[in-house]
Amino acid sequence: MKIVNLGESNSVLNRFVSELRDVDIQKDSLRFRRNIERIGEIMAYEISKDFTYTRKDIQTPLGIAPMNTPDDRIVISTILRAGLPYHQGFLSYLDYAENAFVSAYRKYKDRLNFDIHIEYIASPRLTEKTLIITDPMLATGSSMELAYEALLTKGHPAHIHVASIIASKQAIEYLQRKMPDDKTTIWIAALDDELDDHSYIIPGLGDAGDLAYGEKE
Ligand SMILES: O=P(O)(O)OC[C@H]1O[C@H](OP(=O)(O)OP(=O)(O)O)[C@H](O)[C@@H]1O
Ligand SMILES: O=c1cc[nH]c(=O)[nH]1
Ligand SMILES: [Mg+2]
Repeated sequence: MKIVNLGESNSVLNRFVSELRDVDIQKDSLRFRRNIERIGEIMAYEISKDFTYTRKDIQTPLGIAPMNTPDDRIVISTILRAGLPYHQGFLSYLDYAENAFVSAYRKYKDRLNFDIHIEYIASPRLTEKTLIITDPMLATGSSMELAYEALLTKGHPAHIHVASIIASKQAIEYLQRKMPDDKTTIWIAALDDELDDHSYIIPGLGDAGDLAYGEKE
């Protein structure tokens, strides 16, 4: 399974991730959402380099321009809520893609233990398509695993790109065991060492859904 950490090379991407993490800057929820969206745009561009391209002759007003353009039938999917601005960033660049949405939330049994509940899925047929599953945070990796399983009820994609922003080492190891090795690529912008008792990423950024859209009851 290919794992790509785009944060390993210096680019403006790392400034956007730093702003997401910064305890003062992240209080500006408009900027927080826009930074997630901007990272989605950058990541869509990077992932697009892996698509299949063929040459097409494009008619301009003055002649024919040979252009390599992608042929993949792409479905961008996201996991509610924190995935919403990320999804929008991907869709800005991959505007011809189809779209899928899955809900996942942690239902706590007590202070430390929780199950993840999937209650909603809206997706086109996925068979033989290129599926991009977007979610800014991979903490335990369970939301991603369960969202992927739910999406499989809509058909088996030809290739899966898991696109996240901050992942824990534990989540990457977990998904390497749970996702199909020969057709999954995981893209991240930062890799953090550990989780706390509540399965939050340390240092991470806190609760991405709450920072983007406000606290839940
Ligand atoms: O890898 P995991 O341990 O499953 O955690 C990661 C999940 O947590 C966040 O969503 P959350 O459940 O907080 O929902 P929200 O976006 O509605 O806040 C995040 O967007 C992921 O979906
Ligand atoms: O660190 C974490 C873990 C789960 N969800 C988040 O938003 N952040
Ligand atoms: Mg949350």
